[in-house]
Amino acid sequence: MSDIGSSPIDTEPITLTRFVLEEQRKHPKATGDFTALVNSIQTAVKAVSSAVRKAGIHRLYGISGTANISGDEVKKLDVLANDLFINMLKSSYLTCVLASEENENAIIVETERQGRYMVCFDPLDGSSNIDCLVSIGSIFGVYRRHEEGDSVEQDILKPGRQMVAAGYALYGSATMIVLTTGDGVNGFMLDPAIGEFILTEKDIKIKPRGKIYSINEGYEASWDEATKEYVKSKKYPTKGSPYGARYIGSMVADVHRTLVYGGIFMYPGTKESPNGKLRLLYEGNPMAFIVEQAGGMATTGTMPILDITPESVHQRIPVFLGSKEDVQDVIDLYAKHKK
Ligand SMILES: O=P(O)(O)OC[C@H]1O[C@](O)(COP(=O)(O)O)[C@@H](O)[C@@H]1O
Ligand SMILES: [Mg+2]
Ligand SMILES: [Mg+2]
Repeated sequence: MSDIGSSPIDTEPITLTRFVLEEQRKHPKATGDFTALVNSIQTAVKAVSSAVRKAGIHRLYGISGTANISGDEVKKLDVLANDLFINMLKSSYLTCVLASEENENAIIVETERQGRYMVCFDPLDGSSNIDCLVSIGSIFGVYRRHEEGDSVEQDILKPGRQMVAAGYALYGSATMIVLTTGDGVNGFMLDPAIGEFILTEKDIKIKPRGKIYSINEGYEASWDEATKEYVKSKKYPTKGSPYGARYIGSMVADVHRTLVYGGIFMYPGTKESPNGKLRLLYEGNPMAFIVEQAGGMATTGTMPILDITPESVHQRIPVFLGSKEDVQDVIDLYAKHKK
């Protein structure tokens, strides 16, 4: 006998747009601008997702490098993702300053298209994983421009604590947007059949302690003493069993796993690069906001990432983030080694 009609189909899926709209309606002064801004980010993510899915398939037909088989120019995926983000954000008429990993200077939106939001983004994160078909992502942090600094460009150099929203898109076995607007963290999975992001992970909370550490161990020889001691304590614990090790090399994928399974993700400073590799504005800050909102912690080892006042658009910072107790262990070791 057919079951049609009796299955518990959710006839009222909560789309990302509806979710943000309903959140915004709680604020009496909301104008609808923020909802529209999230919509333009969603569109950029959908377009990048579609390009990412095609990128692997294109290799089947020998389309690679800068020209395809017809001789047409093919944009590199990170360049394409950057163009898509810039285009969608500018044409929303809601942004005034943009900072992208791919642009040397902050981008000032033309006066006639300016709005009051500022967005920092990494259009394609984990780009070294593109060619081997491993998960990659996009990261974004949103600020509202209140006062005017010395220059519009300088206004984007705000501590992460002032962000009004942050999120990432993960192009994994499915495409998912994880978003915070400062009131918890929620995950929305893209249903390709209808082209909508649907709320699937409500109020994501990170475990207080995990069982996984994540770091590029190839650089161990140049780590500082605190990081060396921390990783050693997880591999060779004096009691209990060792932590598992996982490292994908795409920050979005490594952070997403940390959010879902718990544990710690680390990119410390090294002797050669005392501030590590990751960028404050569009990698460290948005991820720190999300992790804190999920009940975790994000530190440089000596201070919360969100409290840093940025000095430049592409500033780097050491990153330790994840389960509260795991991150606290790192902070304690930094304090011990400083003495
Ligand atoms: O290869 P490494 O040194 O471990 O670096 C990995 C890190 O570099 C990054 O790929 C940098 O991001 P981009 O791909 O946006 O440059 C992070 O996603 C990742 O955490
Ligand atoms: Mg990146
Ligand atoms: Mg990038």
